[in-house]
Amino acid sequence: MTPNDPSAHTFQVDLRGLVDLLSHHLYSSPRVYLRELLQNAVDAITARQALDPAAPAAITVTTGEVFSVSDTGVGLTEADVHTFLATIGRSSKRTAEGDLDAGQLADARSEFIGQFGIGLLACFVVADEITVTTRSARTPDAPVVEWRGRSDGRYTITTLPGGARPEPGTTVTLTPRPDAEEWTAPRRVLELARHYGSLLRHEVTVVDAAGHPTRINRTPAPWAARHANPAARREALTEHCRDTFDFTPLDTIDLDLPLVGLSGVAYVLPEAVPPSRRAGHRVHLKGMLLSDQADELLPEWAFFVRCVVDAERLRPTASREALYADETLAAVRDALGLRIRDWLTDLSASDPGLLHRFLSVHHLAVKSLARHDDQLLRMLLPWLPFETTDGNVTLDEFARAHPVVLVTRTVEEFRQVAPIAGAAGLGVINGGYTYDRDLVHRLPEIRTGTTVADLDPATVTAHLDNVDPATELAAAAFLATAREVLGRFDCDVALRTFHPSSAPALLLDDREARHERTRTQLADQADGLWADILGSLGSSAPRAQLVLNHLNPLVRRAAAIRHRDLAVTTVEALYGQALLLARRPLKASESALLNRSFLSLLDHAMLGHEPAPGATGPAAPAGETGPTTPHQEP
Ligand SMILES: Nc1ncnc2c1ncn2[C@@H]1O[C@H](COP(=O)(O)OP(=O)(O)OP(=O)(O)O)[C@@H](O)[C@H]1O
Repeated sequence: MTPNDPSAHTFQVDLRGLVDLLSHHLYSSPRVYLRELLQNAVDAITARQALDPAAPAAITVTTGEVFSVSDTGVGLTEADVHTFLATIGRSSKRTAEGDLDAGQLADARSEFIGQFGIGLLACFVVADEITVTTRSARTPDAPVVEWRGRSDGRYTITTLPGGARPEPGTTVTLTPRPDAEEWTAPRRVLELARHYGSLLRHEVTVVDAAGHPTRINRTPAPWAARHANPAARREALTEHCRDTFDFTPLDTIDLDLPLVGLSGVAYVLPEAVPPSRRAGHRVHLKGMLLSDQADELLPEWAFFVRCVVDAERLRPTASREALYADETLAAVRDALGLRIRDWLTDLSASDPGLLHRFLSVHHLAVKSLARHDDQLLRMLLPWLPFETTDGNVTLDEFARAHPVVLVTRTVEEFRQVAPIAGAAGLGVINGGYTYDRDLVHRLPEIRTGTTVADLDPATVTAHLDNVDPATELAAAAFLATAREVLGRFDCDVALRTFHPSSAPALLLDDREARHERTRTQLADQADGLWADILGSLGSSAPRAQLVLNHLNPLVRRAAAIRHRDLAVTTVEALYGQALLLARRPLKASESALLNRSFLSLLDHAMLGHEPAPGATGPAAPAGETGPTTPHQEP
């Protein structure tokens, strides 16, 4: 196609359609109009300062009767207005325009925030008419130009006498549509200006309807400001975190990536948060807020910090509400992750007290990270808290007391055997929580001389001593009743001695065995296809075992019971208590058993305390009525 080709035509753009597209599909809210205006003002000042570093740099947002944004920036000539304001998609920030030499231009361009040439259209989301009054700093005697653009695509240009605007710069005035007035209301404007512009490097002032000015930004950024001493800096950043995120940080991590001109801080959350919670980092580009929900800035594992960063060279998406997911962003994410990880590893040497506090809140995040990071594992594993037979202690403390570290596979296993293992002097760690067993098994890598083994039933049963034949014989009747009662629950009964003597019984049972029994029961009840499928899944159903402790005084007395009802109740109560200690979910039949045994025990306890016929007062004290357990053999 040649320029003279008679069939050549130029695209026509329906501006209303385009604005509709922006407001409904590109921008999340009409509020972005203010961001675009502030951004243009900042860029204009940047361009002017590239010409004259001493040029004034102020942005004033006026609210009330008239809404306008004024800057002391580079301004536009009439030709610029035609080229840049009236041509959608054209931007002075991408093309080599103006009086700057190549070097200056390159410097200035990398400084600009805008690049797409569509930002001004955001104003049409709230207003039908935009007026731009501008005077160029490049051509000192250039006339003042007034451009009026309408959302239907028409515009006019008028030149005004120099007195209409004595100094270079630009003022953009909007008349909001009645349905969009809320967006230019003074309070809303102040709030939005603070939201977007708190880190802008040039002075931004919002003037209210009464003419009262409010400065909305502070320079330099809080993390770059000078302070009398480190404590004063810490206090100022704590205040910044409270203002920004509404929490008092455990600590502050400085972030600095000169390659992309990024600086900022990561504030460590004082409370645990679920890893799934969106991080909500605040990312500024050249001072302008891009997003306060940028969770892609840090690796997922770093969910225990909230960041505020300002970057020079990260790419925004066209909506300017998110970061463009490119290789630079991936590299930035890795580098920031590394920085946070270094903070963690340094902490063990620089501030163990803080590390302790941090780990007591965020150990889950660190455990998840340490599994894939050998160096971190090495540094932090000894510090991580675990549930053990010595209480909640760090692995290092625990391994010092127990050269052989035993670890359970489930929480339930731990609950069942911990008291017995503890009394026998064995060191057991609860490996049932997420990541714990994996991590404990890696302890020998960093602590030579420590052995880690899974706790197997044989280790526990080795500490359960047989009773002598005479004791076994004397208890035979009671044991027979117990086996009969608990057989219904697929549970065997054994009499042994073990420590602590305060524990009457131990229930040896594991989850897999229980599932296997449930499966067998279902297979028994099912017929046809289900019976075959369930039958083919397993072999025999392993039984649980209630081990009664003959060192326990209560069990000794129970073994001598002859009265059948009381023996049944006692067995049910001992089994019920062992079940509760195991803290596993109860089946309906087990809850019924607990209920039954409790009521029967009450009943037995009250026997002999019945009020005399006709008496209304409380039963007489036990001492006055003789023995309280009439069914028990002497
Ligand atoms: N306050 C201003 N002072 C001087 N020039 C301005 C001002 N506002 C807009 N312009 C000119 O108008 C052009 C178009 O502005 P617009 O906001 O539409 O796009 P942009 O800022 O270049 O890019 P983006 O779409 O990324 O914001 C700018 O490139 C600039 O040349």
